[in-house]
Amino acid sequence: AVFSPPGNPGLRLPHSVFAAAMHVSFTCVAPQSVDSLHPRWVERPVNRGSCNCHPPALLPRGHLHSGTGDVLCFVQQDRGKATEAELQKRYGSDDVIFRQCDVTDSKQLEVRVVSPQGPTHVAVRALYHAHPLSAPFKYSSSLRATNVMALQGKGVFLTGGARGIGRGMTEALLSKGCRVLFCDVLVEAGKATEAELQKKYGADNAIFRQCDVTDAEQLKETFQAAVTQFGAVDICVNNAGILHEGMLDKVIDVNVTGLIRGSQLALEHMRRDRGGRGGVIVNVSSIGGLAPFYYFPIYIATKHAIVGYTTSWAKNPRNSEMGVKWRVICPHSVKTDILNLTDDQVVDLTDLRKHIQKLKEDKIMIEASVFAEAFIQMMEDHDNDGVIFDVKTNEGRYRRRQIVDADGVSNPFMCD
Ligand SMILES: NC(=O)C1=CN([C@@H]2O[C@H](COP(=O)(O)OP(=O)(O)OC[C@H]3O[C@@H](n4cnc5c(N)ncnc54)[C@H](O)[C@@H]3O)[C@@H](O)[C@H]2O)C=CC1
Ligand SMILES: CCCCC/C=C\C=C\C(=O)C/C=C\C/C=C\CCCC(=O)O
Repeated sequence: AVFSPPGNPGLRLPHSVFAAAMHVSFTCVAPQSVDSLHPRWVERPVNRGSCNCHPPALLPRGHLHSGTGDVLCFVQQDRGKATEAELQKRYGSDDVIFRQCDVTDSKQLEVRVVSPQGPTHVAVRALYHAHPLSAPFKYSSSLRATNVMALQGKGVFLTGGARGIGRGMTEALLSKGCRVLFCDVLVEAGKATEAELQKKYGADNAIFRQCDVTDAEQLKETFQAAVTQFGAVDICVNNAGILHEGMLDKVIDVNVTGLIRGSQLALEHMRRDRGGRGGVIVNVSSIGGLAPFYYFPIYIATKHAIVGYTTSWAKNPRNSEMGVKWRVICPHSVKTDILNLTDDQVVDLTDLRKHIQKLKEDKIMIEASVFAEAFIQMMEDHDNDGVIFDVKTNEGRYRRRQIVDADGVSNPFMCD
């Protein structure tokens, strides 16, 4: 069965209740005027053989997955080839393929837009008109059964979002259509971030609240503010963290107690068996939650605690009944203000500075925005229980590495 959207009689979209049973997903997207006028979208129209057909040029780089067999088609040979070369460098030559093809010619479309793996791998029916404004609907479908979490419209509560990794994740979530309430102790930075993000994503979607995660009452009120604002919190990101070896209690209060309280609030709110609508709880640990580093033992202890706490919840056999997924993220080194360390904050600052310098020179240290791309990939891929995400940023490539635990641990680690 097909239907044509109003105002676009030439476009025939599938309209079938059997789509899910056939493992076929259909998407129709109506880009907003600002997005569709984006110069890069005009330059690089790409129809993909996956279920997501947002303008890819507007998506974070990490959005295109490796191994998903995307076929791009475009009428202009030179542009298509350039795009293919760029994407193949990033995702591998088997994963992204360009074919010159005029989508107004149905024969060309059938024959050319088929990957070397055959039509069971990729099937594309794509519509593209030369000017984006003349094509308010774009549509593609895929035979691949994927389990993608749609982030559009999700309500998010995130701590420590005024700057750094938290800000990066906030912006990435907003760019996917989430509505985010982020909190922080830094009021000026929080307000400045809020103003910038509201301009881009709308005043109702990016909201800052001053909140110290070590204050249980404040945290509860702020979480509740997100529930009130968005109707529900679907994603809770406990990201706030500090590194200071001279402040034992504070580091534990922020990194462990604050994070656990945030997780508890989210779990109680999300649990389907108690009237909630489910969700995902993401806790930010560190590579220092998986291995020892002598520069900051207290900090490392707190990050191990986060991994222990989150993976223990992830083991709960009742998670599916509760409808709650648990994720723990373990970044390696990301360029943020946490690096601005003083002598009393670490065990051996001189040595650590050399180490940081080396990580920068070797390009192992990554930007928060790059980290956020991998985070989005993890959030969208709902099939990743028990998977380690290996973020090879030097190659600009994100890939699944190995199954952590055969009995279904729900904790992909994201490591650089
Ligand atoms: N940058 C890196 O290389 C790595 C960072 N991490 C973790 O990532 C998370 C984010 O850190 P970055 O963005 O790098 O540092 P950052 O210092 O730029 O950001 C941390 C944010 O948390 C906020 N915060 C601190 N205490 C708070 C409290 N009591 N209540 C509310 N907000 C509070 C800070 O004001 C700041 O905005 C932290 O948990 C950190 O441990 C983990 C591994 C590596
Ligand atoms: C060298 C460390 C750079 C970053 C220091 C500041 C904050 C780090 C916060 C983290 O959570 C990271 C924790 C541990 C990583 C420490 C060292 C990594 C070096 C590993 C290596 O080079 O093999």
